[in-house]
Amino acid sequence: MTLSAERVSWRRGGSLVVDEVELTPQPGETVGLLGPNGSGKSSLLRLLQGVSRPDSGAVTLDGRDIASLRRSTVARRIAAVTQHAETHTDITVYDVVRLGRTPHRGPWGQGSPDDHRAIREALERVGLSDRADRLWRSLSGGERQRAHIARALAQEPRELLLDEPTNHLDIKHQLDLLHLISNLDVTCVVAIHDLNLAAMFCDEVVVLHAGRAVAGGRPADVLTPELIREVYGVTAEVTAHPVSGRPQITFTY
Ligand SMILES: Nc1ncnc2c1ncn2[C@@H]1O[C@H](COP(=O)(O)OP(=O)(O)OP(=O)(O)O)[C@@H](O)[C@H]1O
Repeated sequence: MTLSAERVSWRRGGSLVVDEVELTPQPGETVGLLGPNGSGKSSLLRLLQGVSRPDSGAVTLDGRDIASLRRSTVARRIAAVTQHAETHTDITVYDVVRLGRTPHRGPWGQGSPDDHRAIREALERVGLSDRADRLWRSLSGGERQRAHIARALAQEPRELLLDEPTNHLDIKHQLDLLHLISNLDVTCVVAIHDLNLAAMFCDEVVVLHAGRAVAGGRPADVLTPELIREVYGVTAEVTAHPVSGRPQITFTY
């Protein structure tokens, strides 16, 4: 079992921004959260992370309402990389990634022998091992993004929530990152704008439109020209990739 949204609705500033959304990933699966600007992707991720509560419906972790679980239990299970994750202080990259170990620390804040290994592995996975001792503020935008992802990986979560993680990344790092997360034995929900990347790497996609989940399923079944026109208002052609068979989308304007 894993993390699920069960008919969750949430009002923000008087508007219904998440409207009876159902999201039930299989354990270990990567689910892409798609939809235009303002369609509710980040809001749904906040509910899944348990930092905000839905007005109706429930987010469950292994079948139990996340609202009834201890904050520390949730923190050990779910890691999140949000869109505007910032780190202002003058600390090293290693220390930023070490923050991911906080939920695993003992009652007096002592680290475990696993901490160093988890931090090193996380840095290695995002290709930042050689930046470990650099000051955070000396990193480029893409390197900071990867350091935030390393922090989430160092947490060794079973559920990973990512809000547009490929922002700021060059094409190789976009591909590397999505390949990495889709191969982790972790349930991932990733908000992403690039439909082609979603089609390449996600097991399932859910499309949000004005707060509602209007489609969900395998990318090949969901990402049709009709759906793309209806949701994004653009004309697209969808073909199958000659090798992978996954959908490839081209746009006309
Ligand atoms: N703090 C807030 N107070 C009121 N309304 C908000 C707040 N944050 C977001 N909203 C509104 O909620 C709706 C959904 O926003 P959300 O950020 O979840 O969309 P999104 O799909 O992640 O968008 P984007 O692709 O632009 O990042 C939008 O209409 C937005 O204006």
